[in-house]
Amino acid sequence: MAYIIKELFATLQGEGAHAGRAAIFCRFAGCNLWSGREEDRHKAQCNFCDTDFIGTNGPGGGRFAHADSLAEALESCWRAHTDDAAHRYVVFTGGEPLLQLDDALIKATKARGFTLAVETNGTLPAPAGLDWICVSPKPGQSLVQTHGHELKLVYPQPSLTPEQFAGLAFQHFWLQPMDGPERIANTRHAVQYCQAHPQWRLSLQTHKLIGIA
Ligand SMILES: C[S@@+](CC[C@H](N)C(=O)[O-])C[C@H]1O[C@@H](n2cnc3c(N)ncnc32)[C@H](O)[C@@H]1O
Ligand SMILES: Nc1nc2[nH]cc(C(=O)O)c2c(=O)[nH]1
Ligand code: SF4
Ligand SMILES: [Mg+2]
Repeated sequence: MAYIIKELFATLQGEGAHAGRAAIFCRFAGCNLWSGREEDRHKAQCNFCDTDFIGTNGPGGGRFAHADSLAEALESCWRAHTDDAAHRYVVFTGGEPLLQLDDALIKATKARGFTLAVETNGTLPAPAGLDWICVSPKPGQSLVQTHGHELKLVYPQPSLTPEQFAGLAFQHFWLQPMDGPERIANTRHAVQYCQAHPQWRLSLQTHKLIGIA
């Protein structure tokens, strides 16, 4: 199957338990919870998204006809920065990556030595073979992917409380302040919540703090 990729770039993972880790970000186009068009945001199921995931016009973006051609592009993006093949790391994100990420791409990227991570809204089941699953629940959706490595709740969301997720099978529980006009107040409230409920830790979007992608 073909893969529609918005952008593909080298950076550091900015969020969660792997913040600071060198990674290739593979951003799939399209999402099941928002069209991506600003005029639709008010009626979207997820309306606080900070990401442009429409089309294929980002750096390294395009339509890849085969898993191996995409895996090759990921490898060459990694090699443009380092010869270190032992630490190859790719983060599949979007948009919603689980609309497109399939066994063939998992196999092709693993064959090139990558460790595989995914950022998902949890509405679709993750395929087998991923090394790191980050689930970030969204309002009004039944959570399908109820286990993984980290649960990253954008905070606050009136209809989604941390208590709803605290008993699920994840290794790490993060509150990530919602970016937008209320970011500073949201951060203060997230800090207060983490202090009162130490199961939860604060995830900052560190790439935004230092001005990288
Ligand atoms: C753009 S999403 C793509 C992956 C997937 N669709 C998801 O929602 O998890 C990547 C991460 O950014 C988070 N995110 C999106 N908009 C945000 C915002 N305004 N403030 C903080 N985090 C945000 C999401 O919750 C998710 O953890
Ligand atoms: N540096 C960096 N780290 C990230 N972690 C999750 C991101 C995402 O958009 O999925 C993201 C992103 O867009 N950039
Ligand atoms: S589910 Fe993820 S990609 Fe889709 S609109 Fe929400 S934050 Fe953005
Ligand atoms: Mg992002």
